[in-house]
Amino acid sequence: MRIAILGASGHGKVIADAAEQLGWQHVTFFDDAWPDVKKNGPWTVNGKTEALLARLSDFEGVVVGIGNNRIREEKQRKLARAGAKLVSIVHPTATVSSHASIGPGTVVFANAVINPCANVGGGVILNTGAVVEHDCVVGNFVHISPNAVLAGGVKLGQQVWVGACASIKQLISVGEASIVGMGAVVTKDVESGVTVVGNPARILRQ
Ligand SMILES: CC(=O)SCCNC(=O)CCNC(=O)[C@H](O)C(C)(C)COP(=O)(O)OP(=O)(O)OC[C@H]1O[C@@H](n2cnc3c(N)ncnc32)[C@H](O)[C@@H]1OP(=O)(O)O
Repeated sequence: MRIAILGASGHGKVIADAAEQLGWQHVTFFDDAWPDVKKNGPWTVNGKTEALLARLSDFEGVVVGIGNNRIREEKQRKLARAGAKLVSIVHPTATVSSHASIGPGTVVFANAVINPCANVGGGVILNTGAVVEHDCVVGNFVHISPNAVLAGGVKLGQQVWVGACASIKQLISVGEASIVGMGAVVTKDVESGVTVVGNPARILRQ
């Protein structure tokens, strides 16, 4: 089983490591910085996006390993249009309820939890130890950073970035492309396109 990861980043390394633990035998990276970047840790980088597009039939699985939500969406949509077999990667120590759903291209790292009736979109990063409680709705191309917690019924619009160790109170909504800073405690709804930080979370910038 061969998997291609687009994005020779630190984030890509964590996807590669999880993929190997799941039994993917051959991990190949692609990155637009090739040929300047030819290695990503122990893995080889074989070309740019266009090289991957030309070789899609070589891979039983493809994932975008780019942390930036907007660029990850752009690349995943391009690959999907070209017929890539987008897969999700769920680390063996993560817990995903059989009553939850996750979309294509989503990655769920070690010790993360997705509880029942949560609906997680495609191209999402659920980073190490993050918790998505029951009945949450997580939009496409969101990044939930390590150890962040969404309490029950939280709704995140697409491309939201939740920083490490942030907590969001139950039933709160965070609008599209907003950023919740690391360590923030979100107690009220957050509109789209803003950055909030602190405890309780306040707007840092529009
Ligand atoms: C595996 C991984 O690594 S996954 C990645 C995990 N990374 C994260 O979770 C990081 C999330 N990012 C953050 O929290 C960032 O600090 C952001 C996005 C909130 C703000 O970043 P920037 O826009 O670059 O803000 P900047 O660093 O210029 O700080 C502006 C002010 O806000 C303060 N500030 C920044 N972040 C925070 C925060 N999380 N909580 C409280 N205050 C903060 C700064 O101290 C600074 O205050 P000052 O003006 O009084 O000096």
